Amino acid sequence: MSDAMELFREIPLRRGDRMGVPIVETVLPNEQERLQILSIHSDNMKENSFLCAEELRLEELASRTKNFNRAELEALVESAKQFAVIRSWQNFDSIKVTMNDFLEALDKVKPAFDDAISALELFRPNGMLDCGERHAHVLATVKTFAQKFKKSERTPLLTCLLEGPSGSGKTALAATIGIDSGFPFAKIVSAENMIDRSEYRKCALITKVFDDACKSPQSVIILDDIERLLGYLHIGSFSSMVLETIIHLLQRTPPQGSKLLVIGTSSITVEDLKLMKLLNAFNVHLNVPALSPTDMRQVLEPLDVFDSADINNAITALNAEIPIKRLLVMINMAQRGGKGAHMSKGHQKIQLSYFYKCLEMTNTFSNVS
Ligand SMILES: Nc1ncnc2c1ncn2[C@@H]1O[C@H](COP(=O)(O)OP(=O)(O)OP(=O)(O)O)[C@@H](O)[C@H]1O
Repeated sequence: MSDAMELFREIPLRRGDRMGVPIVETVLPNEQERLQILSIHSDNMKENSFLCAEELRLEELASRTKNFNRAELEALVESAKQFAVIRSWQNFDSIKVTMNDFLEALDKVKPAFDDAISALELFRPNGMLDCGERHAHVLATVKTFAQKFKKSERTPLLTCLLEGPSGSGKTALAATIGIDSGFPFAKIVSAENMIDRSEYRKCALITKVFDDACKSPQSVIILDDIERLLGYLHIGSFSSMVLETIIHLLQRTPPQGSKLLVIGTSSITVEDLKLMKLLNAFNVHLNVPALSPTDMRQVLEPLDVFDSADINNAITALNAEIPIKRLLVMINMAQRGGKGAHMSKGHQKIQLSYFYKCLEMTNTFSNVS
């Protein structure tokens, strides 16, 4: 007789911690490895006569479990067993796990890695527009570092600071690098998670993220808006306890078998970052600039929100340098007003006169126009 209680053993998923992003502790197996793991489990089930062997399509399951780690594959198997038990509740003698039980389990068990990626996706809600050569250079440089770092056997820690004016797109770039890195542990440390926390508590929370990351072979941590983590108002007015903690963590070598990529973002000036000894705490720093007129064109042309005859005037009317965030806000505002109430891409264009009005209202009008 099948032991129903044995089948019903639960394997809890390791789900989110205080920072709201899940912890993933192992390297993600590839499709072949997933097939092997699932085969081992199905063999065990066959031995115990729990499996409806003819029906199970292991290759299909291996291909549909991208981003599942080993523990999550086990959780999937356990969940399929639970579905089989529930289905057979009137006759526990003949419990058989079928492909259908696995398909139901796939709806229930989700890989934590997907949650981690979704958490990063929230920081680039509009996707990534081409912001010109200088942004592309920053992205390509850090991505190359990350890929080399991933392969290197000698470097356990790489830290990179993206500095530049507020709204220039630093967090969106950092999130993109985190997503594309493919590191199974990815987490953003941001001030939003720390509102009303004491200095001591902030330090403990930040340290915990680094400690958790060290349990994974490959991790990426984004320290977002460092000035907000520090409560920075100006040089001389910030939490030195949080600063010391961050500097210490940026220099703490992860344990053997663990690799950590840290990407910081900050709008503090390079001079102040130097004075705070924060600039040198990172291995590299790159500037994420506001958009130049050439960059603005790069953004505006594909968006197709202006008549081509108006684009030059629109760019001339903008300040010589404008962060991507501000440009997007201006476009959004102008799209909602003017003669035609709402417009969608490719249909009605922004009225230049209304665009000027928006710039005036928000003090974004170029001094030279
Ligand atoms: N390449 C891009 N394509 C589309 N939208 C972008 C791009 N870069 C940034 N944005 C958007 O601009 C806004 C500001 O970006 P982000 O938060 O990354 O800037 P930031 O430099 O980190 O700002 P802050 O210094 O204020 O934290 C966000 O809404 C973001 O989605």
